[in-house]
Amino acid sequence: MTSHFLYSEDTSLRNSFKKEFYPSTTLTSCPGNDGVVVISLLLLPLLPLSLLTFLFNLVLFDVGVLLRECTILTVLSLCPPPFINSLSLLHLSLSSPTLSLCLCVCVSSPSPECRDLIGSGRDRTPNALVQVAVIDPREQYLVSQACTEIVEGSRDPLFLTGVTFPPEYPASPETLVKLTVYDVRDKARDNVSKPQSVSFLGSATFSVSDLLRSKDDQLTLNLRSSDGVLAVGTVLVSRVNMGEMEEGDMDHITADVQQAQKCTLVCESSQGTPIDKDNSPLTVFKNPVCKVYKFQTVDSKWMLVREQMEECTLSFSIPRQLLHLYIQEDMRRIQELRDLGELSPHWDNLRKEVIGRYGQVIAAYQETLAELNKITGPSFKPSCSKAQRYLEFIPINLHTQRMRVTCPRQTDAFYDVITVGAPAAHFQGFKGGGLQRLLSRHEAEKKSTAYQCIYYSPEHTAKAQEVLHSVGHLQPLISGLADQLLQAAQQHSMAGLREALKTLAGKTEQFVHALKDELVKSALLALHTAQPGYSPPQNPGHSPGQEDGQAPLKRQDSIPCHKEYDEEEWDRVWADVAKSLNCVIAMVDKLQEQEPINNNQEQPIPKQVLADVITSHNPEGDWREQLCPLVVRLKECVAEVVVRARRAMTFVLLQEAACSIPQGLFLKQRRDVVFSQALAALACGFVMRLYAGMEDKGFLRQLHLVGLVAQFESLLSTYSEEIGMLEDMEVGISDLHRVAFKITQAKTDDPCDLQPVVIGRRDHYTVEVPLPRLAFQTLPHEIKEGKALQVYPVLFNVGINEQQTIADRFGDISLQERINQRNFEILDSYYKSLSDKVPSECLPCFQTQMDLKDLLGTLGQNVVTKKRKNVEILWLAGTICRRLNGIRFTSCKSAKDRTSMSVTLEQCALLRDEHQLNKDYFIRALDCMRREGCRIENVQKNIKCRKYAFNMLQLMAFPKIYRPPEGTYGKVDS
Ligand SMILES: O=P(O)(O)O[C@H]1[C@H](O)[C@@H](O)[C@H](O)[C@H](O)[C@@H]1OP(=O)(O)O
Repeated sequence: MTSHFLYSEDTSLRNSFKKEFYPSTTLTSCPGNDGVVVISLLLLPLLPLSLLTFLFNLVLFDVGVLLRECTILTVLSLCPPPFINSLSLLHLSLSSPTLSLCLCVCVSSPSPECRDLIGSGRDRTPNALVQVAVIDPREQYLVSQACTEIVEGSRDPLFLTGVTFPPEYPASPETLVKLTVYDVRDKARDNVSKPQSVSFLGSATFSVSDLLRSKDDQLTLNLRSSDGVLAVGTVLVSRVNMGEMEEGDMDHITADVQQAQKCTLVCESSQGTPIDKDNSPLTVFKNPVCKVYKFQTVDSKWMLVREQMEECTLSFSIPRQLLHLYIQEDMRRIQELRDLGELSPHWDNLRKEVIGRYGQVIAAYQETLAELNKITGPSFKPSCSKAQRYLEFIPINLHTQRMRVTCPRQTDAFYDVITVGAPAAHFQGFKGGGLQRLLSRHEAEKKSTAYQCIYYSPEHTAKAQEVLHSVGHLQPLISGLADQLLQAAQQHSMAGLREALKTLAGKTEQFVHALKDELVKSALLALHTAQPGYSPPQNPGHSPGQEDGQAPLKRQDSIPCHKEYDEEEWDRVWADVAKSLNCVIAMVDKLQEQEPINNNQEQPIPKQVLADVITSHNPEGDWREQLCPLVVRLKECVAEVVVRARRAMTFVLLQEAACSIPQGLFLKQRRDVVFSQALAALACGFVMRLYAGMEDKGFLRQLHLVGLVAQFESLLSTYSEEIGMLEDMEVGISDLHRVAFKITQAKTDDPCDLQPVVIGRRDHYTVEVPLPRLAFQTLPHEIKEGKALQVYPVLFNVGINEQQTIADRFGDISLQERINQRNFEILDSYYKSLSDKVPSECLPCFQTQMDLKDLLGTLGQNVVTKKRKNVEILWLAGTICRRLNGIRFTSCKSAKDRTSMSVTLEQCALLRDEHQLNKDYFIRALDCMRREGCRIENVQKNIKCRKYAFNMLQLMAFPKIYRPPEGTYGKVDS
């Protein structure tokens, strides 16, 4: 088949169009139907008999559709070339760093001569489409910007789809805009490019400056025939500001032919500030794609709708930071293992092996990081790179999408969603399933195998890490506070002493509390037995002459009790910390008593009498001198405890790692990969949500009092490989509960200083989000003081494709059921704590009246109801999330096809439920968005082809409302 682009009678134009419009589109076949038949038939012999009938029916149906389409194609191609007629309408948006414009252009009713043409006996009405191109004044060539949807079979076509220019497009007053109107006989995108499928109807050109200078912000242009002589209509252009539409502003844009003589220019200016007018963090979001539509409301008014899709630099920056942190953490672990000191040969060998494995992981992560650092260009990972090794930490196809709605006399509304491929380890594959299955299998194996070590549950290892972290964090704090105390003593400041003592006592108490765990005691015993020269007590189970002179530790179901071990030693060391603190407290009390009364205004700390210590001091002496030995003693006791606790906990981790090698480390790596993708998406969503809510006091209050729900919608099927993806995703999303956010004040407003920063370690990360000084100042003081802001991740999954049909009928859907039920409980309990802590006025107002409690009740029923492809679960969860001020995510394997169907459906449902979209426009709006909107651009960005990768077989299995319009899907040319 030929691969022309849109046919034009003007050869030079045609050539430029060929080069510039959809340069990578190859047009080889009609969309996918032949592919469906072949694939389906090839599959037949491979499938179990039980599936044959099912597939056979679908294939037969497919063939039927295919035949019908072929017939239609033939009929259409016999039609005579059409002509321009009464009305076409399109929107166009222009923007540049200095100028941001959005145009709605009406291609008006034709001149009387054209009307004569229309009435000249042609029996076929055209399928009109308008292409918009820009002529660069310097380069003198045409660059395509976009085209409208095709309006079929109408002499008065009304276009709903807009066209846009990216902000970085160098639009200037000299920029020329060319509008070309075509009649299309076959609406499949491929066929639009075939000369025999389209006819040129007319064109008009204007410059941006003409429009800006025009009287009453209006411009009238003639639409000319191909020879440039015959005027076949007029074009009128006018301006309105998006976001400031008054009653009547859009009245002229109606379906009424006689009135539809104007077009609209929507101006928006970007000031170049870090937060733009849409509250979009310009530093993090990149490469916007904008689309504009106008849709009719139930009361025959018009609303302007703008979609904006952007990449997010966090796609790469969060994984890079995480990789650094993973490497640092593992290096620290190696150091701690070395610090264990001398071990028996058995344990020493195991330690060497574990260190070696850690070293391999570190080397692999360093290599990945080095590769990632070389990457420049787009800020997203396309779907086709999902299994690339060096990109495995990067989320797939992460984009933000914002729908902005302007209705007369209403404040603009914004609806945000983040779209991302399911966080999953594609490079490692899904042969054994995903994380959720692999982890539980691994735990079960660990428990049941007779390892030569104690079984430590994940909770134990988490506890060990926590203790390690606490001591590492608290020791320097205690030491610093002790120094502060001495300084206050030196300055003879009782208030300073009291203040420093209060904090010191608090931190020391925390320190002691962190170590008050059986695990530490038992680990000390285990470590004791692993030291060279340890001679085990003789017991009946012991056989002499063991290897290395060591008795192998028998696997035990629980932590051993420490019979032979001198546990009092640990208790003494531990208790010494408390004792020495008491001495310090008692001394400060004593010093206070010696002070004149007016110096003693604060409430004294309850007395802890340790007379022997106190009496040994000279009450008349220097404060610092008296306190110093006690403070030094406290520091020494703390240091002693730290050394022991650190070694004990490191030994727990060594045993755990030694038991798990190599599978445990593979799983750790897999979890790192999946978590990295999930965190990048979450951080992107959080930043977007924060910027959107900066002026919403209720939202900010909710943010610091309770935190935000982050709701992930997933459309994966519970069949074949996608089960593994969902199992990865479940763990990845759930791991996000270990993340908190903090808002900080940026050092400067420089974009580099506004990048979110990740700190922490695997069991807890904090993402710091810097804000420009002025924005930061407006925040509630709790947030400014650095309160940790929590997120509550929830995941709901409903498979919708043909694989889910198989799973529903013949497979197992328990994974999906379990996920939905469990996450419903999380969402429900979030709602409960929100209702307890935050007044309902803090939540946003929506037109849809249904009470949140009722919505949750309905969702609760749906997750336990056995119903196939129950997409209501997704709609309810999405609605609840928006009502809860939450962060919305939509996901499938690559966030390209199914996600696009879902996001566009959600947008149109919002227009219907919240903005009174006329019901006659619902499907048209949906089709427009799917055909010409941001999502088809997303497909183009990913696979360089403007087709959703669905075949008829798949679509037949989709719930109807998730099917894209004809001509937008099919076999994807590779
Ligand atoms: O964006 P997705 O829906 O995950 O894309 C799927 C598509 O649904 C399916 O029909 C097609 O066969 C491919 O598997 C797509 O996944 P890719 O990850 O290959 O884009």
